[in-house]
Amino acid sequence: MSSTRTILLILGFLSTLAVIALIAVAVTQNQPLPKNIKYGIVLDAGSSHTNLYVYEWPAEKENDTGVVKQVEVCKVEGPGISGYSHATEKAGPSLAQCLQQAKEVIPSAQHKETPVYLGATAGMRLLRLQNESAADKVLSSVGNTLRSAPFNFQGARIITGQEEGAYGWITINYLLGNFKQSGWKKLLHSLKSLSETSGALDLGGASTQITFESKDLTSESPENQLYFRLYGKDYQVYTHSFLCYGKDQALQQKLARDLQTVENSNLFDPCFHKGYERTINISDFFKNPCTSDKKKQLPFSQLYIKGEGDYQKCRESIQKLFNKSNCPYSSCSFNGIYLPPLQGDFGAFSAFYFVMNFLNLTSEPNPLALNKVISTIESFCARPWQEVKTAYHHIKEKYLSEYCFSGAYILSLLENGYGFTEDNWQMIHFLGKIGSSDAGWTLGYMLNLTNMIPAEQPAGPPLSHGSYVGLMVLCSLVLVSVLLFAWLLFHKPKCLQKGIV
Ligand SMILES: O=c1[nH]cnc2c1ncn2[C@@H]1O[C@H](COP(=O)(O)OP(=O)(O)O)[C@@H](O)[C@H]1O
Ligand SMILES: [Ca+2]
Repeated sequence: MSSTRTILLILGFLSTLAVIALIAVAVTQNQPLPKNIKYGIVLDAGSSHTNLYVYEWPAEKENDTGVVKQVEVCKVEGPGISGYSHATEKAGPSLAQCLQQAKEVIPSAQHKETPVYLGATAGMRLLRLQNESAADKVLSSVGNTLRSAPFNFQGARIITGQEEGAYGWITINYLLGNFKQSGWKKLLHSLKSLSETSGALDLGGASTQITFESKDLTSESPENQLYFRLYGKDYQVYTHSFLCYGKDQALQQKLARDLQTVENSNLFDPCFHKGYERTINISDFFKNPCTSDKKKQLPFSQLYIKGEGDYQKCRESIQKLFNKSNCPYSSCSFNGIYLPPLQGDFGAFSAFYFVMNFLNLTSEPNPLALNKVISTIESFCARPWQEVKTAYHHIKEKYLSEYCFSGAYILSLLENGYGFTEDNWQMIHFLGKIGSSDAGWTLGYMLNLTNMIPAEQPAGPPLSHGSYVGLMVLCSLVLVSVLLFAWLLFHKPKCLQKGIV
């Protein structure tokens, strides 16, 4: 009897030891290898300025969704590259300081293999329309600078409005994790026939983009249609980019209209604060492709703008920028451009976020009601300029003076332009960053050009490292408990014998 007990005791001890060894092996064997990090650089050459982004990701996981993250952003000093049309050779050198910063962030052993891309947006689209050879020279100047950096130069080009919309949509859905939804979330979405993805609203200085998954997208307007197959799923996406409808060019358009009826060189503008004054040079004003169709001979060369601070009047004058009179499709946004019914949530970023964030109107997770948003902008516009300037002395005057106009323009674009209402307003989420990465088109552009988003779901282990180790531990514990229980049951140690009949 006692010898069987000793044998069982030894067996129990050995199996416990085996289980411990098993766990130890599982933990150490499956420890991820030391991280092998890769890097990528994208320059967003916008109409108002250029930003350089550095991204990083673990090399062995590059096809997984959600692993790429932004580790650095550098704001290039001075204007956007389209602002160098009169000194094209200076466009490239303007990027030097940010390239230096990228060199410091990325380990030097990896410089040579790090791809660098430059994408220019609406500012350069406009310059190309106005002066193609200047646009070419600017691109070749920035190309030369990037080529002489120690990185792997992959091109400097003007991206299309369609690409800008598409890559913005890919960026935010990649960062929000919408391409790898769990089974139950997918089921819930399909039961409610909701979009699994979020739409993207991007407001720049010279253009604005709207992009969203549209299940009932008809083939009425093929140029607004995109098809993607990402991680094994098909997506049908609507996109449009409105050139001249970024907030800076929208203001130029509004002024061009105001100039049609002005009687002298003084213009009273309801979109600027009372007490604010600005002088505009007329000579260059109509050279811009966004205003050239309103060209008019005027008896003065300078225009003096004087603010009135009247939100309602401002909205009325902005509204005229959206021509809703003819629509050759089943439904339109404005200017005869097709727009299918709005669907799902929207992430609104870049200037949508900068402006709404300044006005404290981005409150998440509970978006504000539209009437609260309107009343906030209305009272901000009504504040005299001196008071605004004192209250926000740390903010650049160029931005500060235009938040009233920009707020009114954003509401007009969303309500009058796209047809958002009080009911679906709360589907719009104003976001600057998702995790550590800025919302914008650059990440999506790099993911696409480095083929980091596979069309099919990559075959990988069915369990993640954590779940695998967890499962091993759980099974081992169950095994130990069963053995212990069996031993107790068959050998009834003296201390327990009384209780068992
Ligand atoms: O802090 C800010 N406050 C307000 N507006 C900002 C701020 N930072 C950037 N912006 C604005 O955001 C817009 C960015 O547009 P961008 O330069 O990307 O042009 P694009 O996308 O049309 O080519 C510009 O109108 C710029 O003035
Ligand atoms: Ca932009």
